[in-house]
Amino acid sequence: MKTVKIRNLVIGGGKPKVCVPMMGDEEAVLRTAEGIKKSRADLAEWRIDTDPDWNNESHILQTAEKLRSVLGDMPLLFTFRTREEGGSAAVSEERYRELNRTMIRSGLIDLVDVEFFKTEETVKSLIREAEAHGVRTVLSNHDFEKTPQEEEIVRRLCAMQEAGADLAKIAVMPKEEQDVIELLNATWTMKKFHPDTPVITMSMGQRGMISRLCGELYGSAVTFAAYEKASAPGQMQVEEVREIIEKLHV
Ligand SMILES: O=C1C[C@@](O)(C(=O)O)C[C@@H](O)[C@@H]1O
Repeated sequence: MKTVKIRNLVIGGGKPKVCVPMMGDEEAVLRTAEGIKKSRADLAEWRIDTDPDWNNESHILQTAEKLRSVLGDMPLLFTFRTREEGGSAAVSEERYRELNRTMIRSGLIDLVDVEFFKTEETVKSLIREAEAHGVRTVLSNHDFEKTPQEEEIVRRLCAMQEAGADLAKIAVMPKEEQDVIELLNATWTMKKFHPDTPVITMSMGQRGMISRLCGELYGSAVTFAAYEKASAPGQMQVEEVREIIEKLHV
């Protein structure tokens, strides 16, 4: 599988890398960042949509600077998760583009999450902007209601690869056990037949928890784990996840 190197971290192949979300206002995210730094996480995700002051650019740039100095060399992923995809804030297409553009240009982040179902213009322009500034793009899609069929999951992930993602991500919700198998099958199909871009997949909720642990076997390059507070249903604590993925290492 092709790999992506960010600072000293190699994503793709081997044990899945552990990403821990930071949520809330500046004080809360900085507190979480201190905890993450001491944990065995590999990278940190800043969920800007959970900051009540997300729409204030000078504020988020200041927070980003502080985060950067706490995290040191740990890669930082910037994510605005919109309400349509299970996030905390609703944002216009234009504002979504502007905020992401500002952060991409800031030199303070390593990766940016771009929701694949935004307009083609938004997706393309943010990928271009990220490429120009040495920021890696995670194209993402979330379904908090259901799990599409394997073929559809594969189709979306391949479309993300073709659009120029550095990492292609999908999170889906299972309604029954079979849905988790569907997601794992899709993940394995990507590993086997479309290995050019590392993928990140998860089946959410309690039923899907297993999918957050077996990435090495089936081909998910990153798993999301909580430092105290989970950002999505089914996330386990970072140290628990770390221990299990070490044990499952082949
Ligand atoms: O996309 C993802 C994955 C996620 O939804 C999860 O299920 O772990 C958690 C989000 O914080 C992150 O942006």
